[in-house]
Amino acid sequence: MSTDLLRPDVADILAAKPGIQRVPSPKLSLFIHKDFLSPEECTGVIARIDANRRPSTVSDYNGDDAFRTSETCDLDGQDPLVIEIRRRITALTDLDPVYGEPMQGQRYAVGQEFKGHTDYFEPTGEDYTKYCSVAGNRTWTVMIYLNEPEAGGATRFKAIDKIVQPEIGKLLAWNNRRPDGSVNPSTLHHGMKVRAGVKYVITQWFRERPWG
Ligand SMILES: O=C(O)CCC(=O)C(=O)O
Ligand SMILES: [Fe+2]
Repeated sequence: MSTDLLRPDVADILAAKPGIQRVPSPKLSLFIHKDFLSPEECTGVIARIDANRRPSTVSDYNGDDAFRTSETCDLDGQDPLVIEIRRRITALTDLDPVYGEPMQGQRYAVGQEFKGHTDYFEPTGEDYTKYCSVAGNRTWTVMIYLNEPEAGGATRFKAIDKIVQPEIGKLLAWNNRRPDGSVNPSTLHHGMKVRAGVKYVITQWFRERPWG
């Protein structure tokens, strides 16, 4: 038996936390926590993203060059602000930090988006071994909106008909797996086009096995 199965269920832990709201759906475990980060913390991360961004990439390229048009920043794991945010995320979820990927920031200018996708790697996809041979697939996604673009930029979960609006410091967390451990296609989500302003988020993914 994997020791993973002996850990308390992250969804139960999240559901019991003050400030957490569960999005009602039998199809996936999705949670929202407003004001998880302060506006000052968000401003600090935005400055780091602006200072160090590169074009975002995708796995299992599907021929659509406009599939993910944003920019990505690999946040510095030694930076005290990044360390503090990671500590708070792992305290909220009780996920072990050793399972965490390096934290990233994403930036979307007007017209940029991340079309409908899932965060797990397709177990049958050509990139699975490349991305998952060491740490395994992604388990939980934690995402935090750092600002509110003037228009657009919501995150749409099509399978459950839910649209989440960006708000400063608002955290989203969802389980990419079903209770039996298989990947959950109902986690399909779309970072919709920013129509005015700029959008910034943090993404923190967790894996089945230790990252490093
Ligand atoms: O920006 C968003 O709303 C979604 C981002 C996302 O899905 C991702 O980075 O995997
Ligand atoms: Fe995603």
